[in-house]
Amino acid sequence: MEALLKVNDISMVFGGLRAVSNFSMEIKAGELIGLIGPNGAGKTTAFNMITGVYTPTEGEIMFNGTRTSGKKSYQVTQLGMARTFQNIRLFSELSVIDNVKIAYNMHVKYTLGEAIARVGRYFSEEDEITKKALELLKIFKLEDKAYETAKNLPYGEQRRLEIARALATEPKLLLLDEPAAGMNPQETKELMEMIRWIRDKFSLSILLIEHDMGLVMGVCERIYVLEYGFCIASGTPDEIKNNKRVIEAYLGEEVS
Ligand SMILES: Nc1ncnc2c1ncn2[C@@H]1O[C@H](COP(=O)(O)OP(=O)(O)OP(=O)(O)O)[C@@H](O)[C@H]1O
Repeated sequence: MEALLKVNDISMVFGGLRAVSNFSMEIKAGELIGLIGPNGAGKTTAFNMITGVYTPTEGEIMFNGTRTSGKKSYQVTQLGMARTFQNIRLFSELSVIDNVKIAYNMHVKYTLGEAIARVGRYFSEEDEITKKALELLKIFKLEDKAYETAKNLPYGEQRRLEIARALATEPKLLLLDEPAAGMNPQETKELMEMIRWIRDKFSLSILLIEHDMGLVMGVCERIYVLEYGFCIASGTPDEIKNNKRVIEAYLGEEVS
């Protein structure tokens, strides 16, 4: 099967610093993949290249048969990629449901004229979007908070809302940057189950950066390991857990 995402030998140089060096990866449809490594290893920079925030200094990225390196992030989103951020980026002054509806609006078919006149199709599209947004919020156990202001949600719920919003763009590939950061063990456990479930329910591929090794080893089918911008290993969780270089560079005694 042709890979959904093909990252070919990408590098990112900031001034004199090579944040990522000759990184390659492949993600097939439906795969759940992890990207791990010590702080500053280049994981977020790799995400930023894949999602069009940065154009790689070298190399090429193919997504669903289209070359995406060089495209802007909104164009990459339109092609079916969505992400969350290490530092949550919600529209904090808007309601929970409006955060999700904004993402659905990318697909709306009414014209500006109709929207201004507030007639016919505009209303039916609005009803449909509200219904879909509430369904999504229900999955993330946020339906009771739909009309609260996003910034007033507890941290773990804001993280879940960010994932819900990303899903509203109807992506084929979802990238999660440290989704469990700041969550307690119970929230992390629930998140793990949710990640698996949404992959199956929405027929997605998922790439996640995470420092919580229990989560990474528990949900990912394959894992790539970065150190100082270089990919030092890739393989199944068992292969990664037992890889000497990875243990020395990152895992220590934690999972060995
Ligand atoms: N825009 C930038 N300009 C200059 N240097 C940058 C920029 N973004 C990242 N870097 C540097 O690139 C290197 C890789 O950073 P990156 O944030 O990708 O690492 P990371 O693996 O995501 O780390 P963490 O786990 O701490 O989030 C670091 O040395 C960082 O300081």
